Amino acid sequence: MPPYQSEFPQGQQGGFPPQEQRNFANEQGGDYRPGSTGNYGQGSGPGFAGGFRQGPGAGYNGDAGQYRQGPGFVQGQNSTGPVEGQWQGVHPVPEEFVKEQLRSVLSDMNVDVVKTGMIPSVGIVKVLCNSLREFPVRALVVDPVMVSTSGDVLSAPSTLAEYRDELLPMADIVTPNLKEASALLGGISLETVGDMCSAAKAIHSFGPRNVLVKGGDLPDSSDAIDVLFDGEQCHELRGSRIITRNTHGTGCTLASCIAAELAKGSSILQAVWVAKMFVESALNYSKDIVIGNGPQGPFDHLFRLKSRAYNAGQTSRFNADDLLLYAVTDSRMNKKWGRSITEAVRACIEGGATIVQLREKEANTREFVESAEACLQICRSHGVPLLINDRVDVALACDADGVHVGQSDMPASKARELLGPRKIVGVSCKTPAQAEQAWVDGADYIGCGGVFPTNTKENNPTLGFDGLKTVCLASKLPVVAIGGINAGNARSVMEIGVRNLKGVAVVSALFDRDCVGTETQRLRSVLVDVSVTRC
Ligand SMILES: Cc1ncc(COP(=O)(O)OP(=O)(O)O)c(N)n1
Ligand SMILES: Cc1nc(C(=O)O)sc1CCOP(=O)(O)O
Ligand SMILES: [Mg+2]
Repeated sequence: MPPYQSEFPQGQQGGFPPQEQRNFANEQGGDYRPGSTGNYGQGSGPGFAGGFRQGPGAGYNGDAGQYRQGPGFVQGQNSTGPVEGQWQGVHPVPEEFVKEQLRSVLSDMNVDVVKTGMIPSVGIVKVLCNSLREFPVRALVVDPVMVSTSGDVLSAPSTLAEYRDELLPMADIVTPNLKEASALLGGISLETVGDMCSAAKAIHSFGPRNVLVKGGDLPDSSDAIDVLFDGEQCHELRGSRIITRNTHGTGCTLASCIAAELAKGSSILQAVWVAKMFVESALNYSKDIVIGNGPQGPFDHLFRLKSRAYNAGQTSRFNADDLLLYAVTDSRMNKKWGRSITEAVRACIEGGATIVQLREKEANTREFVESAEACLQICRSHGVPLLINDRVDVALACDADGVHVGQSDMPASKARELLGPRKIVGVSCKTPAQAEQAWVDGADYIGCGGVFPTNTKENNPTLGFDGLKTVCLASKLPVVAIGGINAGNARSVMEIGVRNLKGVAVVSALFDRDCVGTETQRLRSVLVDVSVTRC
């Protein structure tokens, strides 16, 4: 028998603590509707159907018209509803026990990220906050499960106040849906993206670092629009609206996925994008399945294991090792040597370039799109990513693999917003602060230079090895060095001794030469040699 089991009075094993045996209908004013659907699932994990599970969350007993709350619980649930309610029973866990559970986990190993689901009692909010003060984590994701998709208010006002005053100030991100955002703000109506933005800002004033207002229920919207406010900027995140009844657990899944991405080291914006796309893909994959008899069906989280199409999509995402030999084209140089852009791209790929950027400063938009499309075919046939310099519109038009933007180009956060999480975004950075911002903005890598003086880019400051190293050490993202690099000095660059320096980006040493293929091969053999010695 676990040591803490014996600490609780008999009456509390399997029952509700006395203060929680009240009917919340009174406390919740007209919001709580006894006997109504109660068909919304919350918990620490994504979708589920049937069976019993244990975890932080809550249950609603539709038959009794009572809302049961407890710190963690075991709940009985199946797919039926709305008449029966999706929970058939709830077995709450006492506060002391939750405290012990938290201590058990948090004191054992360094937990990076905690995500909360429904926490329906004031006592448990307090227990959680105290535990997180005692054992701080890197990020706290708060999914403020308090209003079901059917509109049922699942939390008492006192819990709501505790949430707002105690838990939200500790959160790195809070993820309310429209109804939860409204409840947190005293019941205001939210009907437009502008309203969502205002709500995100108002909730931000309670103390969380980031607020994601989910617009799944936004009326008259053909897109699935969420709004992320990071304290400075409101990001509008648009995805496709998937028409399906299988939406049970989408909110929990989204928050859990954000938590997982943060634990992997992603920035908030990047984590939210990846989570949003994950949920969209899962909904799309399982939109037609029919499971259970309830008004909402479960959706399938395992689509990536099951579907070749989704697997293929995933492998085309960014791989930092692709930065090893980064070829950046230059139209003037190609013109000088009498070659087309497609010939230049083919030659550098055949010589061993691992990623290509089209840096076409002179082409008009139509020429740029057409040549990008032609180059993309070559790159795709060799499995080499193709990025577009400066022009997010061109990248979108030709479905390139991503963009590279500088400090005076479109902000990386905007580029990410427009391109979505599956595309690559690179940012030029010359300072640690710029590197930090690139990470916050959801970039995949940074380009840092000029390492050496260069004639290719006018008025480009030279950072030298020290400047490069300083930026690399400050960067949470992988780095590619640029500026005056060639086969003769690439080894010295790669050997500055920082792990996240992944390669070199080169223009003139490849393209201001007679034979692009030969020059690329020469550089490649140096880089491969350095990589072997670095291992
Ligand atoms: C890999 C890589 N790093 C840096 C740059 C420079 O970008 P930017 O500062 O925007 O200057 P332009 O290239 O647009 O002149 C780059 N292109 N690639
Ligand atoms: C495009 C560019 N960006 C730089 C930066 O420092 O951000 S240096 C540069 C030009 C690099 O060309 P080359 O390899 O011919 O020196
Ligand atoms: Mg630029």
